[in-house]
Amino acid sequence: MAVDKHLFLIGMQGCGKSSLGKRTAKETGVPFADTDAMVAQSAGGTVNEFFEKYGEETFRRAETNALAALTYARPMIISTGGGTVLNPVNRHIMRSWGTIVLIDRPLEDILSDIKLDRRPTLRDGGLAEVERVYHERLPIYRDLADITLRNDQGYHMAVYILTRLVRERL
Ligand SMILES: Nc1ncnc2c1ncn2[C@@H]1O[C@H](COP(=O)(O)OP(=O)(O)O)[C@@H](O)[C@H]1O
Ligand SMILES: O=C(O)C1=C[C@@H](OP(=O)(O)O)[C@@H](O)[C@H](O)C1
Ligand SMILES: [Mg+2]
Repeated sequence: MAVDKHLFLIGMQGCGKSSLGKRTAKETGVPFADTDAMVAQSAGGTVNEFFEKYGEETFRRAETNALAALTYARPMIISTGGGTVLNPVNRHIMRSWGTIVLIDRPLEDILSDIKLDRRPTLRDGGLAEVERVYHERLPIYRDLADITLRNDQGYHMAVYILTRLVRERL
């Protein structure tokens, strides 16, 4: 089925949106964008540096701008940030412009390998904060998703499932 829309990857930090999206794009030849990378590049640094320099409010505005800019692009795989779903404008953009895929990775798996130093919103609270945010956001992710990809059988299986999905949808 050819659908002239994007595939948006949503889910908790560390669930694999960026790594799975990028790898699947390579496998399928479908273009790829990561809203975090777009925001970071716009300021010539990393997401961490962006937070330190401009703060979360500015980051959230830039995140929405990045998402809005992508509505003009040809169909692609778009990895969002874990907090993108919190803004109703972002939810509206994603609903209007594509299929929303929740990367549903078990909390224990996320806790086992998440790199907190690269995640400014979680760094100070440690793994307890990861757990709190996970439970707070899971209902939002579930409610928004058109499709859920259960990511509990390893990285390569998740790439395989996502690759199939992309070939069906884009
Ligand atoms: N099954 C898996 N799915 C996705 N990522 C995995 C998996 N197992 C281990 N990882 C690792 O976990 C990290 C996920 O981080 P990332 O892709 O940046 O997630 P997100 O963009 O959702 O925050 C990567 O370093 C990846 O190599
Ligand atoms: O969940 C969040 O609030 C955030 C998630 C991050 O993206 P990842 O989910 O790709 O780590 C990034 O957008 C920023 O650090 C804030
Ligand atoms: Mg990411």
